[in-house]
Amino acid sequence: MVFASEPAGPVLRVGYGEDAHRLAAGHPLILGGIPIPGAALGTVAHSDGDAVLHAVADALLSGLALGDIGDYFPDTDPLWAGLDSRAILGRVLELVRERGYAPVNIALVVTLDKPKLGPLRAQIACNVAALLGLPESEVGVSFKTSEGLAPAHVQTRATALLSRIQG
Ligand SMILES: Nc1ccn([C@@H]2O[C@H](COP(=O)(O)O)[C@@H](O)[C@H]2O)c(=O)n1
Ligand SMILES: C[C@@]1(CO)OP(=O)(O)OP(=O)(O)OC[C@H]1O
Repeated sequence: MVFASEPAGPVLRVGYGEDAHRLAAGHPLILGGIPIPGAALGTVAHSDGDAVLHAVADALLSGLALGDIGDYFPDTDPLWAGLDSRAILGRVLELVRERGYAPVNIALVVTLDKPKLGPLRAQIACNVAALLGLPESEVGVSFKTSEGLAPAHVQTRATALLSRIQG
């Protein structure tokens, strides 16, 4: 069948992002925009070190081959020191929408030895979903320990499905 105008790109695109930060005492631990209570160690980072939001932002960018957050918020620029990572995700979402796409669902894995994050799963999922304009049911969050191999380290991985905005 021949269409009058060809679609601008694939209807669905998948993206993948990762982030890792060293953990140290005296730093806050913020994941998915939620300050984690009772964390003895927090992220050492140029920004607020929210490894969940960094991985989600990179997953969205990679789905559209738009580089990574370091291209937009270089860690060499003092302007971004202490940056609230919700602002990073907000800008990335704008870039995605400007190109005619929107996130459909996110799958996240956080590897962290302590503290246990299970009790915060719904809060983290709900907050990430809200930042992306998605229902909570579209953000899946898994937690893993490193089995003691990396006690001063947080690692996050995220996949994102993007869909072309209709109309
Ligand atoms: N920071 C974490 C890490 C893991 N969990 C939960 O513990 C369970 C076992 O994890 P393993 O890595 O030992 O397989 C699993 O159900 C995780 O959800 C957690 O709550 N917080
Ligand atoms: C967010 C930025 C910029 O403040 O710095 P960090 O907080 O160090 O985070 P990282 O995921 O290592 O790299 C992205 C940087 O652009």
